[in-house]
Amino acid sequence: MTQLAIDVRDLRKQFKVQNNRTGLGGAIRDLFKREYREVAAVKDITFQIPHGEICGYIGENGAGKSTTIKMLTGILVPTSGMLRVNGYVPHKEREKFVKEIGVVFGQRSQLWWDIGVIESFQLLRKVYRVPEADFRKRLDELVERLQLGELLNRPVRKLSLGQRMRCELVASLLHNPSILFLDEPTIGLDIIVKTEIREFLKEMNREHGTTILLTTHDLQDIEALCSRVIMLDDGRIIYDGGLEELKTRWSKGREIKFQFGSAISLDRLRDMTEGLGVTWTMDNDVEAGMWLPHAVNVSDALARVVGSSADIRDIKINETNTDEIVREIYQSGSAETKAATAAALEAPADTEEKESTRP
Ligand SMILES: Nc1ncnc2c1ncn2[C@@H]1O[C@H](COP(=O)(O)OP(=O)(O)OP(=O)(O)O)[C@@H](O)[C@H]1O
Repeated sequence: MTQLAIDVRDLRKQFKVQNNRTGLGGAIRDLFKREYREVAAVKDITFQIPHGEICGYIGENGAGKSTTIKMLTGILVPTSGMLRVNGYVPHKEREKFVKEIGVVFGQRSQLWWDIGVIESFQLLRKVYRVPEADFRKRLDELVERLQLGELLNRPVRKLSLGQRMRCELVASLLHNPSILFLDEPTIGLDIIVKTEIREFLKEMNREHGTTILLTTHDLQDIEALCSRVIMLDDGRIIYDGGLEELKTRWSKGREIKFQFGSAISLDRLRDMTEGLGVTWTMDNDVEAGMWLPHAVNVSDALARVVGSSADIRDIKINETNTDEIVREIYQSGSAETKAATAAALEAPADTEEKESTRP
């Protein structure tokens, strides 16, 4: 086994796209002389993924995620740079290479629409040249694990999306690949199927050491599965590191929501916490929010309010959530720049509570 599951250096992909001239005259001129321009979808990216890791690959629409996955799986040829997956150059050594990877594109099927699921699996067995005994053993395990028994004889077109996605996963794993590429595997699924798929992937990783590279717009997938996340923006990597580290660096604080038994004034709340460096906002005369930068200890702040004579009915602590953090990073276009200025600014970010009126 090679040292790295995925090794990418200065990888670039440019597409040649046609410039369409406007109007009828333009369309006629386009017929005779076409004009093209180059669009860079992936711009000299570098990252390495060791065996056994589950890595999230995220970015807004058009950031270049699918283009990267297509290069990593040998579907697209890179414009420049170096690329090795399990030691292979994907687009050059396709036949040997595809036996070691599994791929699921959430928006596309690798199963044949009109034939029974089991027949699709049999065809894939032949494509990957899996010995019949190995195939049977593997299939039995996967079918039992994902409870596909009664679906096997149905044509794919008659399956629900959730049922089809479970079949897609089995199809991608029949040949026992060591690396799995998943492009939006939970798109359009309900929370029950999403959870089932996440649990299954975690198990595959734990028990078989399967390396997983996953693109998704659902950050719950990342939270549930990935210790590492690579964030892409306009073809460039803007963050590569731990999910926890990303949250700590970017979450600028917490908010504590208080509900009081009787009306309380903003001035009184400010007096209670004087000198602590917290900010108060009133939602109405019995509900208030206290914003705490990271530097302020939660228990110190709570003690001030609890120790006062105020009649507290309820307390709720809100952390900045990952969706908000990631959205802010996308908007700023860089995890680095913002991280450097975040501590200095200590400006509160939105939290899970949308009704908050924090400044
Ligand atoms: N075959 C192609 N020809 C020309 N441009 C392309 C082609 N494929 C992708 N692009 C462009 O490359 C950029 C990156 O596209 P890509 O599909 O990799 O993004 P993505 O991050 O996967 O987005 P999404 O989340 O919407 O799937 C986009 O601007 C897209 O229009």
